Amino acid sequence: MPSCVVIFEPQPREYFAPQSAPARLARLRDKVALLAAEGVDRVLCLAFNQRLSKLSADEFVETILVDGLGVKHLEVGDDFRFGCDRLGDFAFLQNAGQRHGFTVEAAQTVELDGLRVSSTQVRDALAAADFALAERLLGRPFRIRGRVLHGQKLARQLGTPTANVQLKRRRVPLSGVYLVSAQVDGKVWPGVANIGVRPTVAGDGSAHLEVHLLDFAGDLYGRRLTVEFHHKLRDEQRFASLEALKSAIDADIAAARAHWHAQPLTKSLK
Ligand SMILES: Cc1cc2nc3c(=O)[nH]c(=O)nc-3n(C[C@H](O)[C@H](O)[C@H](O)COP(=O)(O)O)c2cc1C
Ligand SMILES: Nc1ncnc2c1ncn2[C@@H]1O[C@H](COP(=O)(O)OP(=O)(O)O)[C@@H](O)[C@H]1O
Repeated sequence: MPSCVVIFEPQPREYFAPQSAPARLARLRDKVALLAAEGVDRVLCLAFNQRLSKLSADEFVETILVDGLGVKHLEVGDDFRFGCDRLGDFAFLQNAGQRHGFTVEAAQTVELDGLRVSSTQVRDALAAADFALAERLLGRPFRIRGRVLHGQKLARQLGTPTANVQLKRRRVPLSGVYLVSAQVDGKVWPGVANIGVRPTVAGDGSAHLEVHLLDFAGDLYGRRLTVEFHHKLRDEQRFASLEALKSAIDADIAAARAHWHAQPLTKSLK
């Protein structure tokens, strides 16, 4: 029997309360690739819209699980709530399973050192710049992938070209200046990155990821960059002038050079 993971896009919290919804840890395409690598046969991505949000728990089970998927066995968190006004719960699903002929089982909680592994834990680890813990919780290093877009062409004046990685309008779980490594076209480069709203140059308030690769020269526009975070250098700051920003970036690059000189990049990205 093929396995199928059912996900929502956007996530219900993003639909109901976009301002307070938590930051995403992965893009949809990364999520699908990670599930495929775990041996999942199919992913059903349901568009979470007004119509879906109005389905009753019964309608959800009948139209999506029974008629749509022909579910035989359902694995779900025991605290999962679904259907209009969150009226469907684990007991409801067990009951529906008896009526429609499928079995229901609670997914086991995965723990690490007594800690429940969850997206919230990963976000907390990232916010605390504990990348080793984030990696243990995720089972892989935390990475952000995206295409290199054209920016405001300011960085060249600042003396530091920075590849502007497309985040679309994603909310990101990190903010500040970091030591990073970045993979492009199968090669890994040590670098330094700023992720945030760039208060000094007053952008539109949306998050940007700007990566400067040490010892790289060339054109990256349109290429896909995979950025891996290693260590936080400082918080993002609002500087009084572009000169002050330039000195801070120069100091960040010096710190990054010292770090990568002491600890050369050996581990290549998968
Ligand atoms: C290492 C590094 C640190 C940065 N730190 C800050 C910062 O603290 N505050 C800020 O407003 N912008 C910071 N920036 C972002 C710059 O404002 C941004 O790279 C610059 O605006 C260039 O934009 P552009 O590529 O769109 O031309 C930093 C950039 C880098 C590469
Ligand atoms: N060492 C480097 N690190 C990052 N980008 C570089 C580097 N060397 C050249 N580039 C190129 O410079 C571009 C960034 O220059 P920048 O002046 O910041 O322009 P933009 O405002 O369009 O981002 C990158 O997208 C890439 O094509």
